[in-house]
Amino acid sequence: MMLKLLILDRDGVINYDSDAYIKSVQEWIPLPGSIEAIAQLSKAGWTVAIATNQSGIARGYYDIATLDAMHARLRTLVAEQGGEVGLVVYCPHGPDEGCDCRKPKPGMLKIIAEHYKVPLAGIWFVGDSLGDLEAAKAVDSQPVLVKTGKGEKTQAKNLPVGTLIFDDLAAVAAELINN
Ligand SMILES: O=P(O)(O)OC[C@@H](O)[C@H]1O[C@@H](OP(=O)(O)O)[C@@H](O)[C@@H](O)[C@@H]1O
Ligand SMILES: [Mg+2]
Ligand SMILES: [Zn+2]
Repeated sequence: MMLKLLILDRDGVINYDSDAYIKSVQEWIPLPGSIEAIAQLSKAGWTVAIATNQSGIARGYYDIATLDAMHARLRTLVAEQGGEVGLVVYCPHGPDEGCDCRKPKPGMLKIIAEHYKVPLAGIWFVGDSLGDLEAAKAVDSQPVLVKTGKGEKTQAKNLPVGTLIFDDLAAVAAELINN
């Protein structure tokens, strides 16, 4: 049976985002219902992975240890709800470094798919930025926009054909769990 894999963007989907970047564990604050949504998905048999741009590393706003501490916090909160978080992949590079992993490039999605040995076609990738949706489209995954974070602003842009739109991660989880 094929693995039920869901890939999430982080800032603006799982936690509040900020134009000043999320620079510390203290600034990393889950959006309402997001931890519960991940836990419910996990308990329903979904593997929840994360693909996140973290140019704040290249910009010197925070270091890898701080980023890891944010993700440890996420894992602890989800575990407290009986769920677990799968592979977390981040792009630490700046926009001008020409890496293969920074969204809208699909490099992080490919890393996740390779890790779990599943094809990316049709896999839902949930994001709040146009780059998230374009990364999904580039590898024939399903672009899913949530209206949290930068999502409402993104919704006004020219979205990839077939983009699904939900209010928030809780609504995405309800759709996947109940259908
Ligand atoms: O949404 P994900 O991919 O999880 O993370 C986004 C963050 O890395 C930051 O990405 C930055 O974009 P630039 O990297 O400066 O273009 C800005 O949009 C920040 O507001 C945002 O916090
Ligand atoms: Mg985001
Ligand atoms: Zn990168």
